[in-house]
Amino acid sequence: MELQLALDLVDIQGAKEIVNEVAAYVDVVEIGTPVIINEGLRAVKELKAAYPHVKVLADLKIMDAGGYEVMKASEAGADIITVLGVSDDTTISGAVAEARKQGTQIMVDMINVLDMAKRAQEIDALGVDYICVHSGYDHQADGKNSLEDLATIKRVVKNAKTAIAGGIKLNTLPEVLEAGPDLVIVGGGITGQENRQAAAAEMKRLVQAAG
Ligand SMILES: O=C(CO)[C@H](O)[C@H](O)COP(=O)(O)O
Repeated sequence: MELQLALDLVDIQGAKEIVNEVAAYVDVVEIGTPVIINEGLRAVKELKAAYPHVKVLADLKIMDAGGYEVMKASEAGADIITVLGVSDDTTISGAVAEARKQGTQIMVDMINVLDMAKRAQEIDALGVDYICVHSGYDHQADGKNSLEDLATIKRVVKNAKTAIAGGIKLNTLPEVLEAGPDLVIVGGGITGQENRQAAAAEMKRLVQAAG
């Protein structure tokens, strides 16, 4: 099981400062959608240049033009790029084909997918690398989490790795780990803590202990 740090509410300098503190405890660093909206793919490029050994995920949440956008993110240095599960199969297939060419990986974000079991099965057959259940900020505000969705996709996904994101904190991490995802994604549960290094270290310890 692996731990991904999501950086959403920072600029490039702020992102670098957090990675300096916690790089030893995370397996993947996500450049979040708001950062890419504010700073462009330059944020991915600068982070990868500063930390060449860190695996970087570009959270583009691609909805169209999968091949082209994956090409641009891969050229900027992203190792993993996100595509939305609600997008058309041709968008996801185009993203996968381009990622194979570039030597990068595709994570499909299942935010707002209505029939989770059916869509996860379809997307798994398209050859993506990760399928991620996700309670976005707006859903979190309504008190939702994705544990049930994780159980659903784990029943039907045969090839892709499974991931979970959305509002995970130290106190909720144990029940998330019990559900057995391959990758746990944490933003505010690390970046919003007074002692970010201690939070990341403890989360990494729990994730490693879970297997
Ligand atoms: O993609 C995102 C929001 O759309 C976030 O990166 C994801 O939800 C993880 O952050 P947090 O743990 O703060 O919810």
